[in-house]
Amino acid sequence: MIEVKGLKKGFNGEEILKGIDATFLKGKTNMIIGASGSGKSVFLKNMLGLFEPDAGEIIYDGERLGEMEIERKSDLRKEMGMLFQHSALFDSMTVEENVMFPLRMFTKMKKNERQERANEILERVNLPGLNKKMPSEISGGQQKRVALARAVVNYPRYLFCDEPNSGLDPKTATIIDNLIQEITHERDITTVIISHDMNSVMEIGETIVFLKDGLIAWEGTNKEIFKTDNKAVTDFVYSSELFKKVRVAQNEGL
Ligand SMILES: Nc1ncnc2c1ncn2[C@@H]1O[C@H](COP(=O)(O)OP(=O)(O)OP(=O)(O)O)[C@@H](O)[C@H]1O
Repeated sequence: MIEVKGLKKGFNGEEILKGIDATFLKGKTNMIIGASGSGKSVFLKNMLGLFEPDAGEIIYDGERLGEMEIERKSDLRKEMGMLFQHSALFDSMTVEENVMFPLRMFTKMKKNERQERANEILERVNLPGLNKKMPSEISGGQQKRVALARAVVNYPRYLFCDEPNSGLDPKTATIIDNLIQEITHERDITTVIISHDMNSVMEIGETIVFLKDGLIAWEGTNKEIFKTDNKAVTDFVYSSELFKKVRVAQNEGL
């Protein structure tokens, strides 16, 4: 579990996060949503320790990030998996080498053990047989699976995903969402996902915080988000023509 209490962060006198309180649960896909520029990435960077908060605290399973010794912080980094917007695979490494990379960096595993683990994870994301391919030789959806495999190969306790679906077609996006959710459940990971994709919110938003004007304007689940009358949320959700139609259909009892 990750708890965030009273988090504030600003730049050049402008306050971006104005006192965020949120809890991200273990074994769940926890989503942070909000309009472009609402501060989602700044929020995530504070959680990752890449930004120093102006006030407030980030607590990892009872341990305050701000009070951790350097060594503990570097151990915590080994417990984190990250999946970013652009898959950011290393172009000059094969699929297998990409997936083995965190094991080489963060563990003392021998090469054959690393290979065995990489194979296990590549099978888990349904990508067996591509180990020796280069990233440029596989599709965008396959690259995203490799990036997910690399993010979870070290069995992280925490998984952070920033727009994991950007650039994918809706079907492939759903497959990636479902994989993230399944792995989160299987390995009891505290997963935090930034997204503005309403399909993802609907599919895997087990807990959702909605960020607006530097504060959490609403929180709930994917079951609740379509029922709320909170104007900020409805403006966000129904900015999509598709979801407008869904709401009309719901109101008409279809
Ligand atoms: N390092 C920085 N220095 C100064 N201002 C920053 C910095 N990082 C972010 N900001 C500002 O913080 C605000 C929020 O940005 P952020 O990237 O967190 O938004 P976001 O919700 O993630 O947007 P998007 O969905 O478009 O990625 C923006 O006004 C941005 O310019």
